[in-house]
Amino acid sequence: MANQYFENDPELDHQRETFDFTLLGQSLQLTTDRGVFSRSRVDYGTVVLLNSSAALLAALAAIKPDFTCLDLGCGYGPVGISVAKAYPQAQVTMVDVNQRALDLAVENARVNQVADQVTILASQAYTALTDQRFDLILTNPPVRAGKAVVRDFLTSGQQHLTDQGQLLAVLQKKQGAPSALKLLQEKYPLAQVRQRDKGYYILQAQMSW
Ligand SMILES: C[S@@+](CC[C@H](N)C(=O)[O-])C[C@H]1O[C@@H](n2cnc3c(N)ncnc32)[C@H](O)[C@@H]1O
Repeated sequence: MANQYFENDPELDHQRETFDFTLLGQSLQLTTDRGVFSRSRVDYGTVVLLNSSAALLAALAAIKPDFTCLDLGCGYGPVGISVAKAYPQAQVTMVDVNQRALDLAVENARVNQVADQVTILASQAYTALTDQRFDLILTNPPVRAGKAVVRDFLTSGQQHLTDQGQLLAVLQKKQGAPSALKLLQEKYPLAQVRQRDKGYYILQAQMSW
């Protein structure tokens, strides 16, 4: 069976590609490889997630320039690196289970000159983050890793948000966005669909206003 993008396989051949992509108004140079998610271009869901987060990020930076952001399941880094580049005072943590993706994220952070602003860690969902809390958690969750992993990504955010922190997740309708919304509504006092775009839902959850 073909390797999944969330599996570690150091034996997998390399096929590196480098492309330019603009996210959050920042022109980025991104290198990808075989064995990582969406290696030919930045995933459309990721683009929708970042576009939908733009106003929230700007509002957050206006009141707290040194806000903290978690890129959960960072892959080669388009989310965390664009947030760090757009907001030079923000502190961004990026986690993933795929070591090849993490290595690319380190390289991409360096090439895009945000290495000092980002912390990149191997972590199964939130496990390496113990008691850390974030003003914003952004995630394009690994649907192919199964419902239990997606559920953990969405629900365990509760323990990792600051008082007014928010979690934003992108999911397609056909990948269970409506049931993910119900789950968020059970677990968080506030949860809603922030945006819909071509079958992609941006789900937003927070513990308090
Ligand atoms: C849909 S991809 C998104 C990647 C990247 N954020 C992007 O937008 O291109 C989901 C990522 O979650 C990672 N992942 C899978 N299971 C995980 C887990 N249990 N904990 C942390 N990351 C995981 C995968 O390796 C993959 O990089």
